[in-house]
Amino acid sequence: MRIALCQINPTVGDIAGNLTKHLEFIAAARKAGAELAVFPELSLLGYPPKDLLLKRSFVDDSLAALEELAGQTRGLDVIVGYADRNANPVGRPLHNAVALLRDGQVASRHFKTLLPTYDVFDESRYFEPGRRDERENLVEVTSAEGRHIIGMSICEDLWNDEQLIARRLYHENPIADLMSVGAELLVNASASPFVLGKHAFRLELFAAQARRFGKPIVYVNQVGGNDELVFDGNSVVIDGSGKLIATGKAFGEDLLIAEVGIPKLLKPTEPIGMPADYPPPLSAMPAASAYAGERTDMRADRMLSAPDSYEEADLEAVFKALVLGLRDYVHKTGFKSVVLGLSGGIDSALTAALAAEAFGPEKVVGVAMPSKFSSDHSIGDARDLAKNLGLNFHTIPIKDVHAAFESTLAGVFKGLAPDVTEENLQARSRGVILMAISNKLNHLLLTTGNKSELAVGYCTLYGDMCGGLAVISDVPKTLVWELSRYYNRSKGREMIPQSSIDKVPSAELRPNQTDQDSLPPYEVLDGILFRYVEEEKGPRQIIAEGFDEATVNRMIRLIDRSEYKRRQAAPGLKVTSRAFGFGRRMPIAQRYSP
Ligand SMILES: Nc1ncnc2c1ncn2[C@@H]1O[C@H](COP(=O)(O)OP(=O)(O)OC[C@H]2O[C@@H]([n+]3cccc(C(=O)O)c3)[C@H](O)[C@@H]2O)[C@@H](O)[C@H]1O
Ligand SMILES: Nc1ncnc2c1ncn2[C@@H]1O[C@H](COP(=O)(O)OP(=O)(O)OP(=O)(O)O)[C@@H](O)[C@H]1O
Ligand SMILES: NC(=O)CC[C@H](N)C(=O)O
Repeated sequence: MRIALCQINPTVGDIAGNLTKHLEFIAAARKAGAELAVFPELSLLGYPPKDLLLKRSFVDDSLAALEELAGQTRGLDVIVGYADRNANPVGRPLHNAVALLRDGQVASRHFKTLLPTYDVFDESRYFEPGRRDERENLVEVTSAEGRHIIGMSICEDLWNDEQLIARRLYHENPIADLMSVGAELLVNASASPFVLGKHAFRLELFAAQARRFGKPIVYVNQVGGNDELVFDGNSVVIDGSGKLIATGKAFGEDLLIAEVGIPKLLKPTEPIGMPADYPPPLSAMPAASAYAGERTDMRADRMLSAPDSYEEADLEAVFKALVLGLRDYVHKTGFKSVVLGLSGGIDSALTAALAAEAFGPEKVVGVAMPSKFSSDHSIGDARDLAKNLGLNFHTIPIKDVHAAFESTLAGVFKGLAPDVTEENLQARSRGVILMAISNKLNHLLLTTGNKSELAVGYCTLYGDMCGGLAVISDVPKTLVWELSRYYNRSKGREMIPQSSIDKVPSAELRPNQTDQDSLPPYEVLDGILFRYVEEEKGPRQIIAEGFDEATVNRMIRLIDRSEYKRRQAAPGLKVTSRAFGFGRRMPIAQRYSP
């Protein structure tokens, strides 16, 4: 059967634009001779639509778009994602749905069973799980080879394999159920966001599911950035032996046409059945203490490298994810260009490189703002970076502004020794200048803070935290260095000055200051951060792994105490299994000490 996997980049809420995109892909699928076209999860709305789903008109508009699309799809079966109303007055008001469009009609509607409500997912807030009779999620389609029974599933429905996702399983298994009533092919419409190492895990998971039931899987993922999430595409077709037979583009829209061999069931009515021990008895489930970090995006230990070792392919994937997330955030919010402060350090250098790749260097404005503490090499490195990347570059000294602040405050501060207040005034002077440039010239201001410093609060509110998007706020410092080296390697020359990579990290807020005056080496900080935030380990476990006790306790205190800063930070692009932000909701005024 010839299937078109329509890997689109929808914009959340742009129902008209998304409808047009569907029509374009359907036209191309027809031209390629497809017999079935499949779109991602909630494809007419864009994923995740969040509280737009609470607006009656939004759901009405999406249902009208579904009817309109159906009217234009004669001659090709199309599976499309949308939000449907729950006809039952009990439960949440909506279903996360896919529809089969056939002969100008909505031929059938199918609802998601497993609703992810962990990490960045919050589907139980809106949706009622669908389907009690698994036959409702079977559809018959006809290809040149005959008639086939397709099982319809939506993203999380497929993420329930007891061998691979051992921490917390759902009690229901919609895939096993579909197979037990005769599905010959599984279609999975997805919106599965990028996380470092996740695609390898997906391939393992999908292959295991395909092998278990001996049936092919067609997985169609959304692509593109929507706020903090970056969807990587990477749609795939897996045959019934678990072999990968077709794969879509990573980080770009794609129309993947695949010939899928659909093995006929010899005895279509014979149930495949569940394993005897499924679902596992509650006593066999992990103890309550294992709740921490469960199903963040999946088991962190299976998908992540230790923070000190990254494969070249992983670096390439993270780099591309950041470029796509940055480009889509800026364009989908209506900006055309960006501005950022260039300190000569590695964080602003990497952010500038990502921006140059996302928009072209002519759309990027870099501003060096030396203070009385800035070293010559910092200004030189900032200038070299701008030259290598081809950015627009300005130098705006902050000496006078900073001095004006100090003299303005001299009366109130009389008799008090200079401290971090004066240091922060430098960062804030830069923030004011950069926001003025953003206001006047309509460039979106990018913040440059990395995950390590955001974790411990090593950043100034309304200073270097000023900006609309925190591009690398989910990238630990050790990975910032790795990505910078990777970028230079990929370009075959020194784009980011080597001295920015090699220099000792410093905020240059006072003479001879270095980050390590206040923090442990970043390798140590990132090791603790990974275990505490991504793996949800407590201090005792982390210390038992060989980290210094006092350092662990101090870093954990700093991480917890800095929640107030992160709550005010710009949204950042998620690339690890646990980013600060939407997927990690911690109280601010709290006193729990782990
Ligand atoms: N719980 C809470 N809820 C809400 N607000 C709270 C708060 N606790 C403090 N605050 C407020 O926050 C203020 C403290 O925060 P803030 O003004 O940011 O200042 P603060 O965190 O004291 O200082 C900034 C730190 O970041 C370092 N830094 C700055 C700039 C760049 C870099 C770098 O290398 O990238 C590092 C700098 O060396 C210093 O250690 C308090 O004065 C108070 O107004
Ligand atoms: N002299 C400067 N000129 C322009 N921007 C600056 C300057 N100093 C700091 N900034 C801005 O503030 C951000 C925080 O910089 P800072 O040097 O304090 O810490 P950092 O986290 O080590 O960052 P970087 O590695 O980019 O230096 C920088 O990334 C940059 O955007
Ligand atoms: N949209 C979804 O159901 C996403 C959940 C799924 N486990 C994923 O990332 O990929």
